[in-house]
Amino acid sequence: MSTRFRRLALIGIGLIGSSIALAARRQGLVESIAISTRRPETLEEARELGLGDVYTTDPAEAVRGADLVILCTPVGAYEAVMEAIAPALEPGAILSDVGSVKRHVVRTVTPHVPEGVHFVPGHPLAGTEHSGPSAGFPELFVKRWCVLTPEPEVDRKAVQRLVAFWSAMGSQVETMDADHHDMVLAITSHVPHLIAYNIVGTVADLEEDTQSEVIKFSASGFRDFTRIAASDPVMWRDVFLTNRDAVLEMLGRCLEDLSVLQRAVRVGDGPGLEALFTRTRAVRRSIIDAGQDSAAPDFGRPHEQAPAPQEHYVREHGGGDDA
Ligand SMILES: NC(=O)c1ccc[n+]([C@@H]2O[C@H](COP(=O)([O-])OP(=O)(O)OC[C@H]3O[C@@H](n4cnc5c(N)ncnc54)[C@H](O)[C@@H]3O)[C@@H](O)[C@H]2O)c1
Ligand SMILES: O=C(O)C(=O)C[C@]1(C(=O)O)C=C[C@@H](O)C=C1
Repeated sequence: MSTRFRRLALIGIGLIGSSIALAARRQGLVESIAISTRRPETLEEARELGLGDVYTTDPAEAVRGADLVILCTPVGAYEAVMEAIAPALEPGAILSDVGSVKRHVVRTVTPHVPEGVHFVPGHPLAGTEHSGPSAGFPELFVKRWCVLTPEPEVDRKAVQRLVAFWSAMGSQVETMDADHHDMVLAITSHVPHLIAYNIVGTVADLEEDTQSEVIKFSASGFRDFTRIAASDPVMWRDVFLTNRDAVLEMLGRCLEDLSVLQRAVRVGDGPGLEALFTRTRAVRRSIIDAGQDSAAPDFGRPHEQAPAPQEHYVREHGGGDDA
């Protein structure tokens, strides 16, 4: 099985698309990269950064001749993108994506997938609060999970090729059902973002209402929330519009638990508060021990902060031309 692709087409070239371009190139996983994005200015930025070989605002042109196509736009753009590219997809090509929600993606994309094209949805659990082509860096996926959610009938060889592709970029890959993905990510990623957007919004309103200087004197706990709340507004709008049920279910659980905490504070339940905080500290420690904390709060300057290039991943996971 070859892990090298002849032509990779990236539709959308922001943080995730540009990181894939840089990582795939560095690991020798692709012969050429075609990049398509909607706005000519973004395309020009990608060209200046040297992210690809072919640049076009026409997504159909980008996917022509591509044996791997990855949608890297906000999820809300998928329908329009699929309408544009479906007639130009090559038989035998693998079509994938990086969207943060998966059931909606399966529902939206599948009806457009031509016979003979293998659709393997994906989601790298790696990111930062930055966006655009210059935000990417090749180490983004190293030691991070990448979840694939192929439907049961999808060709296993195509799934394996995509597993090899992400592994070669440093990811640990797991396949799971799209609904399960959405439920897990609702609580580990989507609701935390909603809470961050909420707390930062509340503080901003408070400052406006009271003319006080709460933001100026904000301690580092609040600053950590502002990093998350600086994440791309369009991307996150689409996440909440397309994973509504799972987010509402998990948010309900959080609100119940928050009421319990509210009561503990009101009645001065010291042991109760201490017991919870002891448990949550242990969670943080177990995440760090498992090596899943590479996106530290200051990941904003990736080239200074990120780990060194991981050439050994190619050797370990089988990158390069082994056709
Ligand atoms: N940012 C993260 O932390 C993160 C992590 C994992 C997955 N994701 C997912 O990856 C995808 C991209 O996120 P990102 O962070 O790279 O966003 P980004 O804003 O950095 O980049 C999005 C790109 O898509 C382009 N685009 C938008 N609409 C388009 C359209 N209609 N046609 C063509 N191009 C279009 C934009 O111009 C931009 O180049 C999203 O679906 C998101 O859910 C994001
Ligand atoms: O580190 C961050 O900035 C992120 O928010 C990354 C993060 C996450 O919630 O962990 C955000 C959205 C994705 O779909 C995957 C990863």
